[in-house]
Amino acid sequence: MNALEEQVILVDVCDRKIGIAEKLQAHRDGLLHRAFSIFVLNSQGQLLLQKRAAHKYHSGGLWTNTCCSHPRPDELVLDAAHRRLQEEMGFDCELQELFSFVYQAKLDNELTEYEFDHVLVGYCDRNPLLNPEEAEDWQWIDLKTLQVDIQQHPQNYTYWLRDCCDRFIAELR
Ligand SMILES: C=C(C)CCOP(=O)(O)OP(=O)(O)O
Ligand SMILES: [Mg+2]
Ligand SMILES: [Mn+2]
Repeated sequence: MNALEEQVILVDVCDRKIGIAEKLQAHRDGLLHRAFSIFVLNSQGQLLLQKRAAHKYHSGGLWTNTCCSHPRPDELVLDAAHRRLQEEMGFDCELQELFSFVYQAKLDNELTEYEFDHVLVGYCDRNPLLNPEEAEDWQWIDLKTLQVDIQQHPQNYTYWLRDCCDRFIAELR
């Protein structure tokens, strides 16, 4: 299925389901919906970053965490996360939820992200096999190096990674 033809789960600020919407409509109208952000670390503690494909509906060409997407109606967050990690990055690994947060941001292409975002962590030493529809580059990066680079070059990173990176690192400990 074309990723833009998907539907997303509309929620309230407590993540209770209140409906469904077309993915593009939810992002045009800035409707709060359920999402997840996966952070995969290797055994050296480095984070796998994904560079979003230039043609993504928003935030194209920006560096971000390993994988992000939205559960489909009637799909559990964890099931969607395993599905999407395989689709975007060509591998899967054990995942567990670390925390969640709500954020709202006006992005490019007149789109708004307003998400209840579940942050999941996984551990894997394999390099990804990118799906070119989704990602155009990847790298393993030390967490300290990432924090410094986000401060120095925020324009290279997605809004949501900038928003939750420090908390992700704090919650790991
Ligand atoms: C979940 C977050 C933080 C943003 C949405 O991810 P994507 O924009 O990559 O969603 P898909 O196109 O992969 O569904
Ligand atoms: Mg994605
Ligand atoms: Mn979204």
